[in-house]
Amino acid sequence: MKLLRAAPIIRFLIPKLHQTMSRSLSTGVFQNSQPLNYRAGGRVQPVDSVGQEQAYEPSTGRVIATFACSGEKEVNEAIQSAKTAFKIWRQKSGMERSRVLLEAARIIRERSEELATMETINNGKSIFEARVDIEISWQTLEYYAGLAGSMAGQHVQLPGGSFGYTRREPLGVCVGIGAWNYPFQIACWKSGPALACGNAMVYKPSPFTPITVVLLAEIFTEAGAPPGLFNVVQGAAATGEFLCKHAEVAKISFTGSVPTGSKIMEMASKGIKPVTLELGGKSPLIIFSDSNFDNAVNGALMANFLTQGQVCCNGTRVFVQRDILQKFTEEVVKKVAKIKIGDPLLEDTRMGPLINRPQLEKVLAFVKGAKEQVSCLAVKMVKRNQTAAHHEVSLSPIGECRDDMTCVKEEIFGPVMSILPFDTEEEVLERANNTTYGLAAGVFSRDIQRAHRVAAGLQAGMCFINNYNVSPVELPFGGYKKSGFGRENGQVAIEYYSQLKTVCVEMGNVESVF
Ligand SMILES: NC(=O)C1=CN([C@@H]2O[C@H](COP(=O)(O)OP(=O)(O)OC[C@H]3O[C@@H](n4cnc5c(N)ncnc54)[C@H](O)[C@@H]3O)[C@@H](O)[C@H]2O)C=CC1
Ligand SMILES: C[N+](C)(C)CCCC(=O)O
Repeated sequence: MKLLRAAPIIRFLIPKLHQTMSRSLSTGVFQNSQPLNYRAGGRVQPVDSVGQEQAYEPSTGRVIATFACSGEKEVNEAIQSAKTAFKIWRQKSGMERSRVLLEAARIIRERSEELATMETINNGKSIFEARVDIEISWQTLEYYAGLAGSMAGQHVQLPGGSFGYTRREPLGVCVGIGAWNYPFQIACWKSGPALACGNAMVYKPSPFTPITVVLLAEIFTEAGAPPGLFNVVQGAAATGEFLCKHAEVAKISFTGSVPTGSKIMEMASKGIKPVTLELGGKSPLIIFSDSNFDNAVNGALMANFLTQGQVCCNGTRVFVQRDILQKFTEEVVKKVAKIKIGDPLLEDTRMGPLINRPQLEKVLAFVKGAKEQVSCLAVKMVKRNQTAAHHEVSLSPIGECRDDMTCVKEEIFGPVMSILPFDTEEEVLERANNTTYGLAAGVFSRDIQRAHRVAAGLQAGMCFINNYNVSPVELPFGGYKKSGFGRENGQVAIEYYSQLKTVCVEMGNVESVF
């Protein structure tokens, strides 16, 4: 009786607790004290390890978590845990799975401030952006909850009353390996369709951002997922390789760099496992002089400076038609100078620090190289917190680049925009496609025929017309060429997390040819 009375009070208190917690967290305070592995419905310490990693708060350079990298035994434990849950989950109807995903989406929405705060602390992106990421995350779970109930096969009539039908079945234990730039969102982009299709998942986040994915695991459990449905192992390349080589893994979905993607494909090929690869890019953004000028400038900023420029689909090669080049560059420079850089947890900050010192050094080396090759406009160099020296960010639109420059050819993964003049549509299309990547592309023009013609000619999986870097979950996302294959988001993602079984039914007698 007492318990029954207490229940509603506890439910009322939990969201309040989350709110208080998120408000009390400011930069320089959070310290992780809990295990970061998750299996069989709870946080656990790994049973073995291959070394140790530390995760930082980029804006202070403080270590916020020290954790063991999961070894082969722990990876196997997580996979066995997923297998146990898979046996239960695969039997559920689409509507039953849908309810769990909807409840998880509701909890994320309810705890969004706490989740966004943690994402900002561990990744360095502004709280403003982290809130958007969390919104996209729960929308992803809602979207796949909506599709779960209508996954169905076909019924086909055959001669003599016989017939066949197809069943869309889950694959089994799927592995997700994520990058550090969108830790929570990437985990939802992978787990949403995977779980909706009836699979279980073992997820490994980047060792730079181990924190929020475990909160997602707890949320799935709270939402009613069977223990083991979504597991987390922590670590770097060695842990990732144990996952990719495990015989009982049915599929690998990866987000990260091209060299690692290539290794993952190689490992998967040994076990004939399907892979989804969401890799890097050097995407073109083409701005014709007839475009709405303000929209084009804003589009170029959206294409380059979200998450401090650490975004795979960024439009970093900005081709501008020559007659508006000067005006465009001046306006970009003016707007960039106004971007508020600072403590990412402050409300008005729009850019925080880069993920870590090596990333910063890599970006600065590109900028230095570019300066040697061209007279460029390094607009804003900000040094914050000199002691930690971890989190300096430099914003550098580089004016009048050439296609053969290193900063124009290679993925920088930082806040660096290269501006390239062009004259004709034919010329710019050829130059835009002259890259081994093909993740995204954009075109700004008021001429609708030209905009669609150019979009059709661009060799990229995701093309934007008169906008850039919006990511509605309803639209498929993924690359051409070395940017990978397979698609995340949209209805089509279902095909990458399920397999088709054909059942052929005989209604007559067997006519043997023997
Ligand atoms: N396209 C994108 O979305 C991303 C691109 N990058 C680019 O890659 C560069 C390096 O960043 P990293 O985080 O080191 O990227 P990465 O591609 O090496 O790592 C991505 C994920 O793969 C895991 N991993 C690494 N080696 C593995 C292996 N052999 N087997 C299985 N899993 C493995 C990592 O632990 C991480 O979880 C960045 O500077 C950036 O230029 C980084 C992150 C995301
Ligand atoms: C959300 N969006 C479109 C800005 C980026 C997502 C892709 C990625 O970098 O992982």
